[in-house]
Amino acid sequence: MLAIENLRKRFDTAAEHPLFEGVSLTLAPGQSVAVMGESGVGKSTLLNCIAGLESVDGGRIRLRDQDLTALDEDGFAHLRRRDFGFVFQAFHLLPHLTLAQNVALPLWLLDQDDATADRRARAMLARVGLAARADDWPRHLSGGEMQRVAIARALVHEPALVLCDEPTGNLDPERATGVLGLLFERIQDAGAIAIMVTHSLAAAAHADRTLRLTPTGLVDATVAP
Ligand SMILES: Nc1ncnc2c1ncn2[C@@H]1O[C@H](COP(=O)(O)OP(=O)(O)OP(=O)(O)O)[C@@H](O)[C@H]1O
Repeated sequence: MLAIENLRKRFDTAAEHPLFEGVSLTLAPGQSVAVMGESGVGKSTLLNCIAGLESVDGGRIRLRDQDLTALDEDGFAHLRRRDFGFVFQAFHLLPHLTLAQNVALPLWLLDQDDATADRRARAMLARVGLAARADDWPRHLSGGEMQRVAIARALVHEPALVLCDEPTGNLDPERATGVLGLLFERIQDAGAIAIMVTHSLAAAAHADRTLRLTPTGLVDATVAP
């Protein structure tokens, strides 16, 4: 369970208003939400706050009954490696590593032995339809294929929470639909919680619910199918 209660973020302490406040959200394993909202309202910042990459100025975030807002930097770094998966607009594959090595990265960071990490990475690549390309290099892939590798890397360590920031922002609509379908299928198989920030109504429709971030909190904005 992820429980966000009354989260508040202010960048400039001299600013009259915080960027956002009153942000609350509860998600059970297997549930997903899309977060939409005006440009600059703080959607990416909210993801960064949940991931412990930005400090918060009030409120609480609990994941599996652990209070994330009480963790120190090292504690959060460890938890992030173990329990979080990230999918960004830019795929962030490492060019000097093969696809299997890119996907194995989170497992290496969790000190899994090389043979196990390689086996799990290849199995995950198979689940995104890229088994035959495991020893290929990122530069040989299309954008859609790169994002499928990034999805495999985000999920290979079976994270409890997957945070996605405009995951198909760099893809054409047809590729985006395929990649999002795959992303949400794999998230569902894993029983993970997913939060996806997007400007795209078509992308948002893949999540269970759509919420809109406003300066005073998240409001329901569910898109009709
Ligand atoms: N480190 C920072 N220091 C100060 N201000 C920041 C910082 N990071 C972001 N901001 C400001 O906070 C606001 C929210 O930024 P954020 O990127 O979270 O918005 P967003 O809703 O994701 O926007 P978009 O939809 O355009 O990507 C912006 O005005 C931005 O300039």
